[in-house]
Amino acid sequence: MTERVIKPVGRGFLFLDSHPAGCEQLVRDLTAQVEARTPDKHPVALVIGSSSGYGLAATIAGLARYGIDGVGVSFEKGPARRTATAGWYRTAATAQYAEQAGRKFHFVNADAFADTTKDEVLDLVAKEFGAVDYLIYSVAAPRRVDPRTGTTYQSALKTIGAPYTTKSIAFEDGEPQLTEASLDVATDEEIAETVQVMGGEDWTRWVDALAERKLLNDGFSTVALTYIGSELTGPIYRQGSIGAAKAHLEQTAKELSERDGVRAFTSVNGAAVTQASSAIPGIGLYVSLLHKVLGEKMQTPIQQSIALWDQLTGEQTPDLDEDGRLRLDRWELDPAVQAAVKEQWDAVTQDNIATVADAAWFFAEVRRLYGFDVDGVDYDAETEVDVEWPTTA
Ligand SMILES: NC(=O)c1ccc[n+]([C@@H]2O[C@H](COP(=O)([O-])OP(=O)(O)OC[C@H]3O[C@@H](n4cnc5c(N)ncnc54)[C@H](O)[C@@H]3O)[C@@H](O)[C@H]2O)c1
Repeated sequence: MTERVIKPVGRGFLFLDSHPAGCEQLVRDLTAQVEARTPDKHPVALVIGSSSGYGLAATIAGLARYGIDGVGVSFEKGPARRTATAGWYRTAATAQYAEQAGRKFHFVNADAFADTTKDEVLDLVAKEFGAVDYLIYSVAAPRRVDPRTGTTYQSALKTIGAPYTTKSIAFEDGEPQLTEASLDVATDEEIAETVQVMGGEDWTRWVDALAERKLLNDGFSTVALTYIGSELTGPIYRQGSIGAAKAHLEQTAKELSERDGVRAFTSVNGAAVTQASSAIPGIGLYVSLLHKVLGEKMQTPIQQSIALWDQLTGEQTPDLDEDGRLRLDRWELDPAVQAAVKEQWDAVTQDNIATVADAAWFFAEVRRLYGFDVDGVDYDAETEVDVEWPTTA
């Protein structure tokens, strides 16, 4: 047991330590935002990427609204010389919530891309639940080792066709700085590797593994998260190497849907501040402007995840576009919202960035990813950092 006072130390948007009490409070705040339904039965769900961002929100919304049982998979580091990762602490808090709510939800800390992880998780599913109703795939990873070939693929954040320079946001002593970030053109090899990491191959392998072991319940549905975004971020995201991976993921949904007994979608979610998105040049500035334009109308990951579950369970009619994708991002791509964001994007300078963009909100959101800046937490108090990974008896 080690109690310490934890302060945010790090560079850029990366912090070396996370705050356990802050992470726990954040999970409590998320659960409090979900209004419960009374389902006839408790669906069984697998959530891949359950410790953070959209996967965490989907896990909490599923638990709190529909009383799901199941398994969450993520890849986090436990406490050592530094604290554990924030996702480790958030998982511990989510497990505590699930237990208090009377749900049977297990958490596995392992590489989702590995066949050994799939075996372990599916053994658990077979033993505990017999089969699954839902698979939510919300992984964001910089690399993937294909266990069948041993090849390591690296994902690239590069453009396709021509280089691109974007406005971007950074912070110096907490003060926003308007910067520029230049993105190089991805080679064909780099595009192919990005597709290997963030495209649909591993999602397919999860569905294959479940089907081979006859672990799919009737009406099985699976969703993988995708992003479209604004024309302001288009050259970096949707038309870039990561966009090629998203196109592959969306194609994979179509292929999976053709199988008997599988309903597969991608869900287009809106921009959110997460560990994955804050690493993408330009996205921080874009999100800061979006929040300035939308304020409280910006749909949070938990609000979108409630909508996702309502649409998956049939409580609401699925909001599908002409490509069969679930659209949870309509608020973001509303033409009036985009026009307002573009106007501010063009107008932002070093002198006005603090007022034209919601820079202070964005800075605090990044800190909250690590459990800092959370209301109701005493940051001068010692907090227990040796939190164990949750095990379910
Ligand atoms: N953040 C956004 O603005 C945004 C918008 C739309 C869609 N999305 C999509 O949502 C999905 C999740 O992204 P996020 O922003 O929530 O990311 P995130 O960084 O908050 O979460 C990523 C999750 O993946 C897990 N993970 C990473 N590598 C893993 C591995 N090898 N094995 C098991 N788990 C692993 C992490 O532990 C974490 O739980 C992605 O597909 C992303 O493109 C994000």
